Amino acid sequence: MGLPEPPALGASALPAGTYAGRTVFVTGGGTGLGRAIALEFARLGANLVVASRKEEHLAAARETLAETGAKVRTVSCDIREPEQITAAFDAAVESFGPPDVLINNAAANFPVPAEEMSPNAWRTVVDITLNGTYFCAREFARRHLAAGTPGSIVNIGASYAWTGGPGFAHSAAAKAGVKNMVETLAVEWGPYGIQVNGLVPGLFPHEDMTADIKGNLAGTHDKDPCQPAMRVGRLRELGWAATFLASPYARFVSGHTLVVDGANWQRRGLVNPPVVTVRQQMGKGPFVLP
Ligand SMILES: CCCCC/C=C/C(=O)SCCNC(=O)CCNC(=O)[C@H](O)C(C)(C)COP(=O)(O)OP(=O)(O)OC[C@H]1O[C@@H](n2cnc3c(N)ncnc32)[C@H](O)[C@@H]1OP(=O)(O)O
Ligand SMILES: NC(=O)C1=CN([C@@H]2O[C@H](COP(=O)(O)OP(=O)(O)OC[C@H]3O[C@@H](n4cnc5c(N)ncnc54)[C@H](OP(=O)(O)O)[C@@H]3O)[C@@H](O)[C@H]2O)C=CC1
Repeated sequence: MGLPEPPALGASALPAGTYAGRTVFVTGGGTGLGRAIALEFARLGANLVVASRKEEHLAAARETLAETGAKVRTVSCDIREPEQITAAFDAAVESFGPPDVLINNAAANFPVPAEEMSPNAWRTVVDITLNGTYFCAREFARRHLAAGTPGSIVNIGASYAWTGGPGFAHSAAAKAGVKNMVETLAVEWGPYGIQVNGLVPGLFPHEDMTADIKGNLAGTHDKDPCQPAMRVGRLRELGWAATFLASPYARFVSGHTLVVDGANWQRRGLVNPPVVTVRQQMGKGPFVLP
């Protein structure tokens, strides 16, 4: 049986218009989970700003969000570059005024055995996932602190922040940093009215997933007997969690990371299946020095 299916797409736990007149800035909001999150804010009346590198992804955001009638601004931005983030926030202000909510969703990832990872591969993933997340939070907070206005930040994480992630050493380390940052920034910026939380998706397959990550999930499917929930996540479930965390109804929730994964990361057994090395999982032979 597993955990029941959620209400249909289009339903909402929050009152209609909860975000009317509010602006939500979503990094990586043109694909996958970021787009699903942006969509739920749009349904609740928010103006959306979507920032990422590729025009095709920004176009997808405009197309999806336009269907809700929301006002949308897309901005080309590489979150590794602080000056591009400043310019993206300037563009947001020009269109709608200062963003009230920041969804730090953009990240980078690919599976690779740690011993094979190049220094630049490590740097690239950490730079986008950890440094980029901090740079966006910093830009958002400095503007609010200077103006004396409240705001809400939601950082998207991953459960291997707690457990480690074999095959994903770069991303797991970066996400551990992201989770830790939530706890620090919530305390530093709470006195100024800025709420900082984390949101961790479990398994949420989607059509925009990169081929190598999809390949890693080859054994999963809609009704997944390997998950305690006996199913994977539905994108709207993550969107609803994000809209709650950033809403007036969660103002006293700060410094918290909410895991939306049907308890998958808690799964433990006294006896585990045989170890399959990351190299074996990826069909690679023994490591040899180049
Ligand atoms: C299964 C559970 C997963 C749970 C958590 C899930 C997390 C996510 O899904 S995060 C979102 C995933 N989506 C993306 O990563 C989309 C954005 N990704 C990208 O743009 C690229 O994949 C990027 C991360 C590589 C960044 O692009 P770019 O800045 O253009 O970087 P380069 O192409 O120049 O590569 C830099 C460096 O990394 C090496 N590299 C790239 N891909 C791989 C790979 N598949 N395996 C090993 N190494 C890779 C590349 O070779 C470069 O290193 P050097 O050659 O040493 O210069
Ligand atoms: N899908 C899942 O099951 C899980 C996802 N997550 C997390 O959820 C979030 C979204 O993942 P998902 O939707 O699956 O991934 P996607 O690959 O679909 O999305 C990643 C987004 O980040 C943007 N991005 C990447 N690099 C940069 C950059 N340097 N500057 C600006 N934007 C960038 C991309 O846009 P562009 O290419 O246009 O720059 C893209 O829209 C991530 O934080 C991920 O770690 C965590 C656990 C599981």
